[in-house]
Amino acid sequence: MSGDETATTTTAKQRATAALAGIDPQPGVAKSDPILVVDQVTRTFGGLKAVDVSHLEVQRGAITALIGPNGAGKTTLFNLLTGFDRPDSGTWSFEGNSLAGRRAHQVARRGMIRTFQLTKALSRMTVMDNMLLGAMGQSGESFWRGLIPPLWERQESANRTRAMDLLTRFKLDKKADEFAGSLSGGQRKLLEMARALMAHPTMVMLDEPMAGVNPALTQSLLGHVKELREEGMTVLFVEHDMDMVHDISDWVVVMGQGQVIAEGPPDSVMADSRVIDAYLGQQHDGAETAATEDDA
Ligand SMILES: Nc1ncnc2c1ncn2[C@@H]1O[C@H](COP(=O)(O)OP(=O)(O)OP(=O)(O)O)[C@@H](O)[C@H]1O
Repeated sequence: MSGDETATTTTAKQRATAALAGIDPQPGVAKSDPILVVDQVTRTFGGLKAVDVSHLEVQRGAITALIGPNGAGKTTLFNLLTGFDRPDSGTWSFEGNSLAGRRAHQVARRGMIRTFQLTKALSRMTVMDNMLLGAMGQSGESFWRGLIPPLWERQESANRTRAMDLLTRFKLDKKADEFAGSLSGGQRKLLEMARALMAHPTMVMLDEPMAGVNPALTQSLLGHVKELREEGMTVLFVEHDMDMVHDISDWVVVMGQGQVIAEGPPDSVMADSRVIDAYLGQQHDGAETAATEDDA
C-alpha cells in the first residue's frame, strides 16, 4: 500500500469513532445508525428484576462493550435479545425487524449470532464438528434440501471448506481433528468466535471473550475482535476485563441492577461517578461480607 493510500483510507474504527463522536453520553441515547434498538425490556426472577432496560441503541459497525458489576443483568439481557430466554415485557428490533418472540435459531438466521462457552457436550466433539455445528440453520440443513443428497453434499463440502479457512485464520487448523476439550482457555475462546462466524453474522455477541485467556493470547484475541469490525460487523460484548474494554470499545454501556445506568465513549464512562459507585458498591458489599464472615 502506498503512503497516499494509507493517508486516505479510513478504517472501520475511525468511522465508528466519528459516527459516535457527537452523541450525548446519556443512558438510552439515540445513535446515528442503530442496528439494534431495545425498548422497555424486563425480566423478573421471583421478586428480582434482573433486567429493566427502558431504551438502548447499539450503533452499526461499532464495537460496544456491555459492562457492570456481577449480577447487573448483562447475561440475562444477552439471553433475551438472542431468543434464549423470554422477557416479561418489551420489544426490540434488529435491522428494523422486530425480534420479540423469535426463537434463538430465528434470531441467528437474521444475522445476530452469539458465542457460546464450550459446554461439556461440545468439549467431547472435535474442533471441526464444533465448527460445522456453527453452520446449522444454513440452507444445507433445511428439510427439503436435506432430502436431495447432491445439494446437501455440496453444502457440507462448502461448510467444511469455510470451517477450515476460519480455523486457519484463528490458528486452530492443526487442531481440527482434536477434541475441543483439549484446547487451552484462549484457544477455546478463539473457537467460540470462529464457530460464530460460520453463520455469516451481521452482528456478533461475545460473552466474556477474555475469561480464562492466557496473556500470550490476549493480543491475538483483541486483534480478531477488531478484525470483525474491519469486516463490517457490529460487535456487542460482555466483559469484566477493563483493559480489554478500554482497548477495543468504541462505546461502553454500563448496567447496574438491571438498568442501563451510563453509556458513552470508554474514557468518559470509566470516569463517570455512577459507574465508579456501582463497582465500588460491589467491592464495598464484598468487604462487608468478608468482615461478617470473619466476625462469625
Ligand atoms: N435463571 C435464573 N433464575 C434465577 N435468577 C437468575 C437467573 N438468571 C439470572 N438470575 C439473577 O438475575 C440477576 C442478573 O444475573 P446476570 O447473570 O444476568 O448478571 P450478570 O451481569 O451477567 O452477572 P455476571 O457478571 O456475574 O455474569 C442476578 O441476581 C442473578 O442471580
